[in-house]
Amino acid sequence: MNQAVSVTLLTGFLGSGKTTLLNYFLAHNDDRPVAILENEFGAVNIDGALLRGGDNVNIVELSNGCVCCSVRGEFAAALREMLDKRTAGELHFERLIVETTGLADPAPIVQTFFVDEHLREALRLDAVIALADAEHISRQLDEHAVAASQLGFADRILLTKADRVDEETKQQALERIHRINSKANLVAIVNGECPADLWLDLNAFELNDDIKITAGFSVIGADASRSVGFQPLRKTSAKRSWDDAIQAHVFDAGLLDMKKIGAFMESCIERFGNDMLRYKGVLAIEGNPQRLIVQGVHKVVGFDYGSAWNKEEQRVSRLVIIGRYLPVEQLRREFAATTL
Ligand SMILES: Nc1nc2c(ncn2[C@@H]2O[C@H](COP(=O)(O)OP(=O)(O)OP(=O)(O)O)[C@@H](O)[C@H]2O)c(=O)[nH]1
Repeated sequence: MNQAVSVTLLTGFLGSGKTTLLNYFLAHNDDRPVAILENEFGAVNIDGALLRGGDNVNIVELSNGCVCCSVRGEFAAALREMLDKRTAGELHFERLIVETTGLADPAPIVQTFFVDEHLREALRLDAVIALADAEHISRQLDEHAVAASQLGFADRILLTKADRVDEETKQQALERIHRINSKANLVAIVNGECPADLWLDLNAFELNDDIKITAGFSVIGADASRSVGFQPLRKTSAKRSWDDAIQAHVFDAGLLDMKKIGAFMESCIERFGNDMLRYKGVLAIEGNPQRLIVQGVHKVVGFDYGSAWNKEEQRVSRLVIIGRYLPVEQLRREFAATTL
């Protein structure tokens, strides 16, 4: 007899650290088989490629739109298919983690788990976890209504990248988050290092009368050693904003020249970084056996070497930029010119 599968919904604005948290979890998850449903805004799924696999890990990808709107029907269908495969013994998982796109409004996604009878019986939504990037959350809240929606919907909020900001910025971010959601506990984490019991199996959707609104709030350091508590401000200054200009752009090419792609990325970020909400690339560099991974949020960018290419594999490069008001055709030409 199958028990209902526990589902955790992972939300948080673009680049807030969802994949990083998942990778930390996967690296430390040794026993229970887990399925991860990845939703990507663009037509291609790069997050799936960035996730560590493993014996007990099943990664299912749902691309080309956001589950909260355009592919909501597909989302329910993907869940049903996963459950059917589980029943048939083709897919083994005891827990499901759904990583939504950074632009997803969690509200309609959550509804999916409650309106569909089959899903309601087979799945048990455990909690909505929102990640907030300490460095960028204030600006994201100024500019994107959905960022507030994600925080507002969360049962627990993980404040990420505190290592990138000073104490004052961190406190301001915490105060603002708390104004939006005074119900969720806050956990400060760095590089995804968060014990699983701080964000899994919270039973947040259990029907009970336990609605705690914290008077001030406390931040649990993931290492449990840095607890602070203080009173929040009373007034809110949240601004109205629209996301319509945001779009995902995919740039494809073959082998790239290291110097040329380096110069392209630098100049692209310098000119358009403010409008590049999130960008990720898996690049093939001439003369290098490993993939070059590039990831960025606005003007903060990181490069890293990923796994090696297989001998039989065709080496191709792909860059996805989610941004607004970008001169896409010009960028396409410039990107193409970085090939050999
Ligand atoms: N310095 C620092 N960097 C971090 C931290 N957490 C994540 N990052 C980096 O931030 C970037 C974005 O992190 P991801 O985990 O890809 O974010 P995401 O929420 O999955 O992004 P999307 O899928 O685009 O929404 C990566 O380059 C991470 O290495 C942190 O706590 N500190």
